[in-house]
Amino acid sequence: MVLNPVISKLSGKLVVLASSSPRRLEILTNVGLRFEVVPSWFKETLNKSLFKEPHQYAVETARQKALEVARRMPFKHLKTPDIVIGADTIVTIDGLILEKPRDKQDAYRMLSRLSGKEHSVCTGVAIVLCNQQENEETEYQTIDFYEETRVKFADLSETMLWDYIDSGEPMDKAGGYGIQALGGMLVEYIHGDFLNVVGFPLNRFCKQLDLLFNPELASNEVVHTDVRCNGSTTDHIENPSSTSSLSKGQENMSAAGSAVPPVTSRGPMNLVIEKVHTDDLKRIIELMDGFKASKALFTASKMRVFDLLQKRPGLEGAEVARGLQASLKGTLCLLEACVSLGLLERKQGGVYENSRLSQRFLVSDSPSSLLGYMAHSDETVWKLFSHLETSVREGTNLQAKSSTKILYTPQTCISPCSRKLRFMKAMHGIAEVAGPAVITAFDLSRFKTACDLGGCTGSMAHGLAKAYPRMSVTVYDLPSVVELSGTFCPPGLDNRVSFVAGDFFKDRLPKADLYILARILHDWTDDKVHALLSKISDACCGLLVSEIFLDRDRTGPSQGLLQALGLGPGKQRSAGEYGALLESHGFTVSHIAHTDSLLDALLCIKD
Ligand SMILES: C[S@@+](CC[C@H](N)C(=O)[O-])C[C@H]1O[C@@H](n2cnc3c(N)ncnc32)[C@H](O)[C@@H]1O
Repeated sequence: MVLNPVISKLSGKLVVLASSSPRRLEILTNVGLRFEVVPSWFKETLNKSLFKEPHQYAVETARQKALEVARRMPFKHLKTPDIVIGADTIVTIDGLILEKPRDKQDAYRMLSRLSGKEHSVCTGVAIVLCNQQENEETEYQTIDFYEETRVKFADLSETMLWDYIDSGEPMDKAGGYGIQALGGMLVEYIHGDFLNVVGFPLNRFCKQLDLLFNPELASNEVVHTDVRCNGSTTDHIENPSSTSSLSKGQENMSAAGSAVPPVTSRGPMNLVIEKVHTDDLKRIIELMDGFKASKALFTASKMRVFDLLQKRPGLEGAEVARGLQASLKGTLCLLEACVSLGLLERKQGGVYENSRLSQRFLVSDSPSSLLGYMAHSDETVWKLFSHLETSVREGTNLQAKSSTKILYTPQTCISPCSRKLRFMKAMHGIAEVAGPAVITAFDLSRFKTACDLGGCTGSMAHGLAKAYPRMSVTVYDLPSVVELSGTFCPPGLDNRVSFVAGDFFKDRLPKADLYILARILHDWTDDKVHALLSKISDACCGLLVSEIFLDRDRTGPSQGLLQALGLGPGKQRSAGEYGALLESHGFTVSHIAHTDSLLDALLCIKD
């Protein structure tokens, strides 16, 4: 029996599901739809940062999956489908898109991020209608939409997490869980379509088919419907942030922000080979050009392009050039590059505005400004990395031979005040952005006193004092750093935060219930870490270590492994390696949190 008359309207048509997901297959089979399954070869590698909203990414991926199958079938399967259905499900939390986990460690990171919180599950769906023209060309019309469901996870203990991961269920599922099976036990409640979380929003799909086959029902409420045709030799893929319709034979605009290179419709083999090549080629060029993108970002930040456009949004290129006192030609090139990188937007009339990204991170007075870190990366890290080959060949650390140092020690801290301040601003920027997730990763309210060792500008300490109103925090750092820390104190300074100057290897450490070591241990060898931990273990009963934790098999995250290339004598470690170091000093690891916010955290307690 078919309840929805539209499903029966599809009988006699060649309907294809461009997905190998057994869950989608089951949902559509259960409602009596007859279809063939042709899994798409489209790789899910669209650049997420190019999409303003996560659902646009899911919709574009669904569209590319369906179009790839629609174009391939006439050549590979020697038949042209009538309808191809593509879908892509993503899980988003705090603006971050989670797809299928790469491995168990990745699944762990995803699930611990979802633990105890509400997240969104969004499925983008594309229905491609293939109309064969008299001239043998096929015209493709795409109707797409998305459905969003909110899901709340229960608090998950470490044991539950690993038991679930070890069940194998998370591996082929967006967000690392399947609500229809064991994963259902992790869910406290959902708001919205359950089947959407499983992988296909059946109800919305049927409504959409209704509108398609009964156009008189269509109203203005129809979600995001656009028409794409490939009548000419190139098929246009639009800028994903735009919702405008496309016309036949429109010029390819992929360079202006499209996430996908153009696909030509020359022939079957060309099509396949070209697709594989373009994906790989794109990735390799992206990596090769990484330094150009960084340098464009550093230069625009240093020249205060984003501050100017924050104060005066909607300037033309010439006005920006005047404001920066720079050449028109150079400014225009820089502005255009920034638009292509998603740092600026070019609005109607060719005027420029900051993007969401630059408003948040690249404007001096934003609370999450990373301008200090940008200057440090440009002036210090960039220079260090020019010696990478020597360091790799000789096995010396990058900082050993260079006069440039990232690591601040009592010896290097005699450097000029301006460099010291630049370093402190860099540390401050990251601590402001990543600190809140670290501070709130665990309930620290039982600790009444804390000491942030190497606490630099006191950013983390002020965050702690704010989050835990009964806690007093001491920031301990080198005298030359403490001397300059006043510059960074927030207005209305909390008298529960105080600064102590000293050398944590040589001097006596203050007693505190909780010690914080944020971005300290990676700078030191195991010997030095042991020396420090033995002093700390006498001074506290709890210790919070915050670092980028490497995966157990050291295959990621690349942010940590790239940082390792530039380290002084220290080394990047996994949570397990930190745990072993800590346990040898009488600490027991109680919780580990992968915050996905630059820094992970580990809380351990003294036995
Ligand atoms: C990488 S920074 C981390 C800053 C801060 N914890 C954060 O996460 O933003 C290292 C800090 O340790 C401090 N430091 C290095 N050696 C030290 C020593 N021997 N005694 C006290 N502080 C030291 C540095 O001055 C610097 O502020």
